[in-house]
Amino acid sequence: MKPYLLEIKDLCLSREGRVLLNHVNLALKPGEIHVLLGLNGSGKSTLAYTIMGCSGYTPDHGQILFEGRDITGLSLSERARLGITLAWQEPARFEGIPVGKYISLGMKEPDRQRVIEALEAVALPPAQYGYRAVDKTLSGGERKRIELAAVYAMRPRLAILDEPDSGIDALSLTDIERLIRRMANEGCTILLITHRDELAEIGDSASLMCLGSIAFVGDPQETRRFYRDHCRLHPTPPEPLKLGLEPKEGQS
Ligand SMILES: Nc1ncnc2c1ncn2[C@@H]1O[C@H](COP(=O)(O)OP(=O)(O)OP(=O)(O)O)[C@@H](O)[C@H]1O
Repeated sequence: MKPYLLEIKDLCLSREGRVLLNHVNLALKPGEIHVLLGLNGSGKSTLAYTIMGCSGYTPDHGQILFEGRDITGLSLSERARLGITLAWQEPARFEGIPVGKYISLGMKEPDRQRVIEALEAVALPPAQYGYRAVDKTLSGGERKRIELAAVYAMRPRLAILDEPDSGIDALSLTDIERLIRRMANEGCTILLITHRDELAEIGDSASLMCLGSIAFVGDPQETRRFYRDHCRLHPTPPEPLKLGLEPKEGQS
């Protein structure tokens, strides 16, 4: 049996008197794509920041193991050096620098060919985008793709992708799926965070987060079914607007 790359053991975290992570357990094998589903506010990003070691996300209890080593006390940069990376929910920062340069920032050695491959992997023509500035003229979807290209170029051992699908249209989702599979085939382990249950199908395994706890772990289809059956995906629509068009009494 393969040892786990990442093991989260009984992780608890509270902020301002609120329990955000409640005895979370999760284990990912090397090269596995694990999809973490959950509604808005269920604690998915909090878990991502805690695994990454972001400031202010020190757990109150529990352990994070990476290749069997306890990394709970390591800083964000120490974890990054081990090959853990987080693609932020907010797209590319570092305003103003060329896209190609932004993508090469996280690479151990600058590699122009890898930058080109990364842009192609997210379906952004390198000749068109490589020298464009990372700034407000890029659309939200383009910025998101650039963030993913940067993660791909980095060749992390563990990539935490927090809502890579947000701001991406359904057609482009296929590009994202292809990229995630490609990363896994190249040996990267992926924790894919999303609230879109159709994305669960990319995973080798999946889990459902609910109110800071892992409520279900299983194969992607089972987890997806559980999510649909137990989480309210479509809140009750508001009362239809009264436009004065209702038939008056006596009219049919
Ligand atoms: N620093 C904080 N202090 C207090 N509450 C917080 C803090 N950070 C997050 N929360 C709360 O914790 C809960 C979980 O937030 P989190 O961002 O982890 O959810 P999420 O599942 O990633 O949601 P989304 O899908 O909307 O991104 C939310 O109710 C949020 O308001």
